[in-house]
Amino acid sequence: MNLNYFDYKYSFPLESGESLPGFRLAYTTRGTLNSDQSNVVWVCHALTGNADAGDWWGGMVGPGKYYDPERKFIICANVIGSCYGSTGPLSVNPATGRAYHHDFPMITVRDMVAALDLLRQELGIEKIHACIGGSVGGEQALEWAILQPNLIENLVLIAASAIASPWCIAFNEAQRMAIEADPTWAEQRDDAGLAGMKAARAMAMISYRNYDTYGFTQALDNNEQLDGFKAAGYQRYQGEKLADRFNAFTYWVLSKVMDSHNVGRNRGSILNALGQVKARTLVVGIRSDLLFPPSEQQFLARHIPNAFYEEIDSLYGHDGFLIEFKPLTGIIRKWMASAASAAVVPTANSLLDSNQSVK
Ligand SMILES: CC(=O)SCCNC(=O)CCNC(=O)[C@H](O)C(C)(C)COP(=O)(O)OP(=O)(O)OC[C@H]1O[C@@H](n2cnc3c(N)ncnc32)[C@H](O)[C@@H]1OP(=O)(O)O
Ligand SMILES: N[C@@H](CCO)C(=O)O
Repeated sequence: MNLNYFDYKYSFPLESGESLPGFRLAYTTRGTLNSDQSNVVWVCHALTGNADAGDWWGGMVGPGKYYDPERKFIICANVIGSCYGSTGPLSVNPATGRAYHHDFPMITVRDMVAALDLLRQELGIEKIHACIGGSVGGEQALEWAILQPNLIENLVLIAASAIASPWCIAFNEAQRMAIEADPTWAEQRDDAGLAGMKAARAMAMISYRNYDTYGFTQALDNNEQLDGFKAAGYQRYQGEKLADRFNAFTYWVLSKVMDSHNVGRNRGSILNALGQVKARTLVVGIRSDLLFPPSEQQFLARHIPNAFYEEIDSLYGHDGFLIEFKPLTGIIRKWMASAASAAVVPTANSLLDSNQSVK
């Protein structure tokens, strides 16, 4: 695996109307690029992921895995706004000589993709054989396929959506309220709001998992227990675990990225935007996903022109995309092996279909 940095040294306009005075992207590559560039796999990471797909997606990327560097040239970049080597709120703002902290501008999935595309151009890559992502990673892959319809040949969207649901935004706002409630949040230091972020992550875990996940993994120790429940310890542990590798500013900015996701923005409608995708598309839903429920992926599959829909079971809900390597590999392998077959999409209508306000 090679870890590299791409420095873009020009003003980078953002959807919000603000701009960044340039940016850095940390990215990794695995394998060797073919002479005809036919083996490019671009992996887009989710909320708290990093550029090393072989680390956080080890069951999908690596020697002997479906995305094997022996055959594929696999790229993954840490998105702008994050904290794993790319420009984000803890980076130094050249205008002040201090970290951006609260002043980091609002960014969107489209901004992330615009930055990824500048990296692609820098690398001289003219086509992407497969672009894949789960959750916010899937949103990036989808935006890219809309922004550049001839770039991506095969698009794999897992546990992703066309637009952030009010439910998802509500979860994120509750988490930001937890950060705001931390008295250190107003301070100009890298660890400001960290206790709030721990609480935020604990809230988020409830949306990433579900009733059964907790029931199976955090069952009571005995019938006599009054306190000290495993589920409570787990919530606290997950907050601590994230605090060891993340910060509240980045968490805040990326949760806002999730909220603003809407492929229909400035494109007339969501259906119009999805209709622009030319890539052969596989959409995968996770039956137990509470945060991005399968109805959202079914909606994508119904309205992306050449899309195929599959669903997997997982004890882990939304986080299943980070864990269920075997079914994901099986589905992707089968779909890639099939010729460009006729689109098979579910017929049931979802809330999104009937909600005219989002079309
Ligand atoms: C630099 C980096 O680390 S890059 C970041 C890598 N992560 C990403 O890219 C983001 C995506 N990854 C994730 O979100 C997660 O890692 C997932 C979803 C893949 C897996 O989640 P995990 O938290 O590892 O799994 P799970 O929910 O089973 O929790 C297991 C952990 O909780 C601990 N735990 C379980 N039950 C309890 C409990 N009752 N009380 C306290 N701790 C508990 C386990 O000991 C284990 O700890 P460990 O992670 O230190 O080994
Ligand atoms: N567990 C995932 C959830 C968001 O998809 C993450 O931390 O990135």
